[in-house]
This record gives sequence, structure tokens and C-alpha cells, in this order.
Amino acid sequence: MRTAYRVETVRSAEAELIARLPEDALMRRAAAGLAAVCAELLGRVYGSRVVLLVGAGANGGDALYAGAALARRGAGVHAVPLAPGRTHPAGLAALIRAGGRVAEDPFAVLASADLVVDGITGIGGRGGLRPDAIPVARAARGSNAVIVAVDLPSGVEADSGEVLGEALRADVTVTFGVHKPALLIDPARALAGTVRLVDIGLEPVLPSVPELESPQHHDVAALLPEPSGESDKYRRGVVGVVAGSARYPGAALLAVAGALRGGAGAVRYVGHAAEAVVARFPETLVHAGPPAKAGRVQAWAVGPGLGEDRDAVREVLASGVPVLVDADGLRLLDAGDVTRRTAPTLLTPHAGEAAALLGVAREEVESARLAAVRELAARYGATVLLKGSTTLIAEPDGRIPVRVDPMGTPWLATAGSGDVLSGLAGSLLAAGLSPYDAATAAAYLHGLAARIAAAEGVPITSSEVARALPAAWHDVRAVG
Ligand SMILES: NC(=O)C1=CN([C@@H]2O[C@H](COP(=O)(O)OP(=O)(O)OC[C@H]3O[C@@H](n4cnc5c(N)ncnc54)[C@H](OP(=O)(O)O)[C@@H]3O)[C@@H](O)[C@H]2O)[C@@H](O)CC1
Ligand SMILES: [K+]
Repeated sequence: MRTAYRVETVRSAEAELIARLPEDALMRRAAAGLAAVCAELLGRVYGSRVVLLVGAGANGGDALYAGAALARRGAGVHAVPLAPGRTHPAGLAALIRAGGRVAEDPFAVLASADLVVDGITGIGGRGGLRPDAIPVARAARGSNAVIVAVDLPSGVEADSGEVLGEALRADVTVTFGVHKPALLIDPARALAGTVRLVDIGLEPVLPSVPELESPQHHDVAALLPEPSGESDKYRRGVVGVVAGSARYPGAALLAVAGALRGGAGAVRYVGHAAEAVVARFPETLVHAGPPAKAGRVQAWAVGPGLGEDRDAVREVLASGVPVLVDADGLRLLDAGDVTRRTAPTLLTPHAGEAAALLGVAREEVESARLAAVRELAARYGATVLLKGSTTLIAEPDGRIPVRVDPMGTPWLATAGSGDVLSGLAGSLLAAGLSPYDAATAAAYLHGLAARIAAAEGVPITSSEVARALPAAWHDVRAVG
């Protein structure tokens, strides 16, 4: 798992290290790593033009020491102090000793820069760029220079990934010790560019439980169910899919398509589209309803294209097996029916549905996704998968890390893709995964399938995403 830690945790780990090391040792390590990435980006350091945007804190110090290292290798380095009188004194002295200078005209040096180092704010920044920094940041972005953010793009909130004002979009972010939540969560993540992690020796002093974790191929491979010699379809799990309506029969087909490729031994479809489902997927067991009379299942997925069938949602939530609720099911559910449950529940809203469940505006969820997913999970006592530009998965117990899906792709923003995800995650629940792991594996495989389907760079449909799921399993298993 890739992990991210909150500022408070990073600061206490740093304090522990600083106490054992000579003064400035950590900053020098950070700056050396930063200078190495800048040199790599420049290709030829000698004769290159570098501008340092320097704020009032240690983030500016990092930029100054890295600038000094580049100046020693022959780069022309200019510092632009944005908090004059509060510029890191030792860092500035090191830059001047190395032949760097303070810029007389920041806009002139920015116009001809090859590389700009953004050291305005790091983990100490709050509330977007300040007015003085905005024209300078815009000039940097408007130049042809590569922009390298120090630790974080300046102007983002480190712990939440929110962007409360203007921020400076980077091409590359060089972060120290460990990722911060803003580097994994939109909207901040989209401003970080490529993220490079510099080891400053922090790992051994960090707590074992991070704020966020983001799975990679081998993590997902370890979660996927594997049939054993004794497996029959019931032991592998039967997933009940309650989806589709006279108005939205397609949702039933897409949810079943996802469920058939999620590792359960059988898919039992319940609803008004039974005929269409069997015609397309003859391996499906079907039942016209109601869910309670459908026969044995190990998990339910309810909601895609369901229309107004409130009773079906209520009945499924009254069952003693894990339940996934999506789409119309989220609109129809009664909060008490969820909080009273003893078996686990997984809710899979997009930002609009999450906003309705929380009683806030959609923009509020989109701008503060981490807070929204945690609040929903706590309020409903359920695992929540919040879909979107960054898909997040939270447990009701706030001490458990929120998982961030790294596989999302804009290609998934296509009609019916959520229906495929519901079926897939429901199937993984029926196969015995916890809601947390089922949601994690489903989001990952779904994103990977979309990437595989869109490999030629052409638009894809949700049916194609479902068809690419076996290739996604294969890909994950091959590496895991
Ligand atoms: N600790 C360590 O050992 C190591 C730390 N390292 C580095 O230190 C960084 C953290 O340094 P930090 O704590 O000095 O805070 P930092 O991010 O530089 O900015 C805070 C300053 O900016 C100001 N300010 C606040 N908001 C602002 C805004 N919106 N716009 C403009 N200004 C704003 C605020 O002052 P204020 O004006 O509010 O009084 C404050 O003085 C970290 O990210 C990493 O790069 C590495 O070297 C590794 C070792
Ligand atoms: K920065």
C-alpha cells in the first residue's frame, strides 16, 4: 500500500528525528533530494536559469538550499522572497555563497526561467495563496518553465486535499519522507503533477496506521477470492442483484454483467428485467420478486436503475447478509434501516448522492471529499465508497485508514459504469470479502478494466468495461 499521513503525525515524526540529528540535517537531506530531481528535469544544469519562489517557512528553506546546490553546478539561480524579512536566513546565506542572487525584478527572471521551484508553503500553509503571491504564481505558470513544487503545491490544504483559494499547479512535486493526503485526493492531487518521494529517514518513526492508504496490484491480488478444490457455487457465494425497472432495464444487465465477473459462484437476479437478463446471460438465476422470496444469497447489491421500489430496498436491508446499496437504492433508503443492521452495509454514492444523504450541496462534497466520506460512514455506521475523480472508501470506525483508489480514469465517466461497479462489488461481498476489501478490489478492477478497454484511446461503453474485467483480474494476478 502507498500511504499518506496527516501533518500533525509528520511533524511529530520529524521532531523525533530532529532530536537525534545535527541541526538542519533533515532540511539538507530534503534539499539534496529536491536538487537531484531538479537537475534530472533540467538535463544540463550548467547555464540553466532557475527561479526560487520563497515563502516564510522551512518550505522556502528547502528551496534555497536546493537552489544553492544547483548554483554550485553552474545554474543561474534567482530567489524571489515572498515574505521579505522572514526568508530562511541560513538557506539564503547558502544560496548567496553559492553565487545565487535575490531577483530585482521577479517577473523578468520568471519570463526566461527554465525551472521554477515553488517553496512558498508546504505543510505549514493554510488557505490558498496570499494576494502578494498570486501574480508571481500566475507569471510562473504562464512561463515556459517546468514548475517543481517543494513538498506540496503551494495553496493546497495538506490534510484534506481541499483548495480554498488559488494554488500553484506544479508539473512535478517533490515530497519528503511520506505522502501527505493532498497528494492523493482531488482537487489538490490534480495540482501536484507527477509526485516524487524523497527518503529523509522518516519511515521508522511513523506510526503503523496511516491516514490514507492506496492499493497497488499486489495488494489487490491478495484480496481476490480464489476457488478451492471443494468449492461449489454456494461456497463461492451467491450474489443477489436487485436492479433495473421497466424504465431502466439496462441497469439490470450492467449490474449482472459486473456481478458475473466478481468471483461469486452464482448471480441471482431479482426484478422486472428477468427475461432480458436471461436472454443476455443464461447463467443467471432469476426471480421476479420480492427479494425475500428469491432463495439463498450470501450478499445483496440493490439499487441500480431500481426506480421507485422502496419495498425491495427495505426488504434487502432487513436481511442478515452483507448489502450493497447504490443509485436509486440510496435515494429510497431509510437511514434507520441501515443503522439498525447487524450485518455489514456498503453504500456506493457519487458526489450528488452523497450530498443528498448528508443534506449538503454537491459542491461541498466535491471540494472536501475526505471529510464527506468519513462523515457518511460514521453517520450511517456503514462502509462508504464515494465515487468520483478520486474514489475514497471509508469505514465507520474513523481510526481505520481511508482507502484511495489509484485506478480511476475519466473514461469511467460514462452511463452505466456505476451499475457495473455495484454488481462487481456485490459479487466480491458474496465471495466473502469484507465491505472495505470488496469496495477496494472492485474500484481497482473497475478502473483497470476501463483503462484496458480504452487502451486505444477511444471512448468506451460500460458493457466494454464489464467485458474487460477478466483482463483486469489477469493483469492484477500476473503481478501480484
Ligand atoms: N520540519 C522538518 O524537519 C522539515 C521540514 N521540511 C519542510 O518544511 C516545511 C514546513 O515548514 P514550516 O512549518 O515552516 O511551514 P511552511 O510550509 O514553510 O509555511 C508556513 C509559513 O508560511 C506562512 N503561510 C501560511 N499560510 C500561507 C499562505 N497561504 N500563503 C503564504 N504564506 C503562508 C506562515 O507564516 P504566517 O505568515 O502565517 O505567520 C508560515 O511561516 C515542509 O513542508 C517541508 O518543505 C523539510 O525540510 C524536511 C524537514
Ligand atoms: K510548495
